[in-house]
Amino acid sequence: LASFSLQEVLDAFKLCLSENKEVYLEHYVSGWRGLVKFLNSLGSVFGFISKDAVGKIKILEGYLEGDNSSQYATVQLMVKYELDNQLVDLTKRGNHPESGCRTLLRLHRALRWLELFLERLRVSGQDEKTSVMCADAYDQSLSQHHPWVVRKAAGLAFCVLPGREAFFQVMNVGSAEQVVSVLGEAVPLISEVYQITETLYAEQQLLQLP
Ligand SMILES: CCCCCCCC/C=C\CCCCCCCC(=O)N[C@@H](COP(=O)(O)O)[C@H](O)/C=C/CCCCCCCCCCCCC
Repeated sequence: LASFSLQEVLDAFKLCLSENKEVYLEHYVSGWRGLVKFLNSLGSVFGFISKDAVGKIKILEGYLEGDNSSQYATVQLMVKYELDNQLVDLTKRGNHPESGCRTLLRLHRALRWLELFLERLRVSGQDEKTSVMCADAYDQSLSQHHPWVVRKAAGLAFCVLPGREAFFQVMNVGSAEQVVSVLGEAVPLISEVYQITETLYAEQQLLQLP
C-alpha cells in the first residue's frame, strides 16, 4: 500500500472543480480515498471511522462504475438524476438507503470538519495539541449529526492522536514550514468544494437527508 501524501489529496481536490464550478465525483472520492489512507496509518483505534468512510466511498464508486455512470460524473448531475428519478429517500429511510445524495451528504459534512481541523492545524503553535484541535473542529461541525455514542467514541479516538510534530511527519510533505504552506493551499480549495456542494444541497433542500 502506498504511503499517504498530503500533496496527493490536495491534487485530487484541485481536480474536483470543473471550469464552471461543478464538482467531479471521481476526484471527490479519490480525495477521500487519500484521506482514509492517512487515517489508517494512525492505527486501529480509528478503524471504526475508517470503516464507515470506506463504506461510503465504495457506494459512490459503485455508482461511478455502474450502468448510469455518466449521470454521476458530477455532484450536480447526480443530484438532478437521482431527484428526477425518485432515487432518494427524502424524509425517512425507505427504498433508497444508499442513494448517492445521502451518502455524499455524510462525506460532505465530514469535509467541513476537515476544513476546520486543517485550518486550526495551519495556524497552530508548536505546543498545541492535535487532539484538542480535532475535537474542537468536530464539536463545531460533524458532531451535531452524530448520536451520543458516536460522539463519545470519536472523543476517545481523538485522545490518542499523535502530537503535532509526529502528525506533521505522517503528512509526508517535509518540514513544518512546508506543511503549513501546503495547508495554506489546501484549506481554501477544500472550503470552495464544500461551499459549492453546500449551496447546491441547500437549494434542493437536501441538507437533512435521512
Ligand atoms: C490531511 C491530513 C490531516 C487530516 C487527515 C484526516 C483524515 C481523515 C480521514 C477520514 C475522515 C473520516 C470521515 C468520517 C466520515 C463520517 C461520515 C459519518 O458521519 N457517518 C456517520 C453517519 O452515517 P450513517 O449512519 O448516516 O450512514 C456514522 O454514524 C459514523 C460513524 C463513524 C464515526 C465518525 C466520527 C468522525 C470523526 C471525524 C474524523 C476524525 C478523524 C481524525 C483523524 C485526524
